[in-house]
Amino acid sequence: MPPEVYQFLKLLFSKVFTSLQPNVTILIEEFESSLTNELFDAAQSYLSTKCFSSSRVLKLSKPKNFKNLTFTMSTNQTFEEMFEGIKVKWTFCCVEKKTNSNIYRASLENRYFQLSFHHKYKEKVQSSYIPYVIEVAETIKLKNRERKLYTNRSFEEDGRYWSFVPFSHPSTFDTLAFDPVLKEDIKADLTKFIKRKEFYGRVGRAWKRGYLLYGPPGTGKTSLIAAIANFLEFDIYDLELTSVRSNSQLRKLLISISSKSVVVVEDIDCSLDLSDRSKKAITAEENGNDTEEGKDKAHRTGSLNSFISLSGVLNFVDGLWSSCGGERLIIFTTNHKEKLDQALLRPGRMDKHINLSYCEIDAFKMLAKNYLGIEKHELMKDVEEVLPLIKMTPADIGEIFLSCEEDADMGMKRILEKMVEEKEKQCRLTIEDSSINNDKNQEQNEDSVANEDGHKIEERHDDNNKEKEDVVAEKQD
Ligand SMILES: Nc1ncnc2c1ncn2[C@@H]1O[C@H](COP(=O)(O)OP(=O)(O)OP(=O)(O)O)[C@@H](O)[C@H]1O
Repeated sequence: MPPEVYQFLKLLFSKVFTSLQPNVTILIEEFESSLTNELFDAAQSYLSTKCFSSSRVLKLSKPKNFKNLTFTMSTNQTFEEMFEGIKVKWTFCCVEKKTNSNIYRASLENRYFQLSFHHKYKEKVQSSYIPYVIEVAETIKLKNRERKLYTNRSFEEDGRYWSFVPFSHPSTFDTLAFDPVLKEDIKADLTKFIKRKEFYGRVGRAWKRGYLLYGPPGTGKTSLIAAIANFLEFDIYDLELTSVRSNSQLRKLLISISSKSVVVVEDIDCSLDLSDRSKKAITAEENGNDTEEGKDKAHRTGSLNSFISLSGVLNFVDGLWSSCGGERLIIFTTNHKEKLDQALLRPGRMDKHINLSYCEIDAFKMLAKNYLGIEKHELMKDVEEVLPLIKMTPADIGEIFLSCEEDADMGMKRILEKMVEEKEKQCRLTIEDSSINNDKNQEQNEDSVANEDGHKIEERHDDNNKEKEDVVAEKQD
């Protein structure tokens, strides 16, 4: 056949063939060069929810450490749906590998998805549908709270910086006992924050908000964080700042976190010696620790605890994440607000400062209701009188109530006894303090009288010397 005719016929056949087979198929395999294919995982999560509502045959499993049951498609099962006018068809395939080995049974299957659609939608599927599948899968994973924390392996090898809390903390705003007005204020602030995506975009700010929780130990800072995360349905990332070796590493870590998350740095005053930062920087420079190599070495040998500078932390709270999108809440906690650098506390970085202090009567009543199931009690009046005179944290009160196993009378009796005891202890301490102060004042007075006498003697001594010098000078003249 002449080559021209051959080419012509080839083209013709191919056109006819394509018009008869209008679909293209994408294969999404479980493993890609022996690494897990994230797209396969995403497709699996996505289809598991879709199939649950539409299929009659489902594979049901509960992977280890997963909270929820997982539905998967069975082999050769198909699922069809419409996406923005495109008809797509998924097929789950499983092919046995031929091998003589009996050892690697787990790898004896090739699992993959086939995604078929009309070839003219190739671009749209790639640019819209697949990202949509990934997004839905991410949301499902977040809901299951079983997402893998580390996206970048090197972080894992270097040590643990995040502790990701697989979230099931029971603390909510209802169980928390503190000023009800403050509680409503926080809830309103959070609600406003999550609704204002457009606003943050319009004014060119990163969609984040910073809270500083401060107050004595046991006043509910950690519990409030848990309540906030439950309220917003966000994940919690607890950042151990002292383990992070450099500002750049901090930046990488932050980029790796997902949106809809609460990033927590507890006891910021202990994590970071902010007050001493300039001195630290100089010492690091002197020791050659300011280079990456030096930092690594110093970290290994434990000669420098943290390389995070104030500016690193400030960058972290400022709009560093703006490029990442998604809403995030940053919460710092401290028992000593006064120790923190003003630069860290200014609005825009820490937008809301929340003081959690010793228990007051409203909070006490909430604790009594939650722990003992009572709203009124004959001893409540006595509690009202004593409580303002003492310093008891909700944690202290909660512990006592807990030990009474919901026996309201016993709980109220024990707490009142403890309060009276506390009041007497505090009175004793005040008396001791004031007598120590009196003694000190008296000593100081005596010292100052003695000093004054001393000064007078010295002054007289100086005067005598001066007179003598004058006489000598006159004689010399
Ligand atoms: N305001 C509160 N309402 C209800 N329970 C509270 C409150 N504050 C503390 N508790 C109880 O006391 C325990 C300790 O509280 P939490 O760890 O939240 O205090 P904290 O202020 O974070 O303490 P620290 O500063 O030592 O970390 C919690 O288990 C919680 O049950």
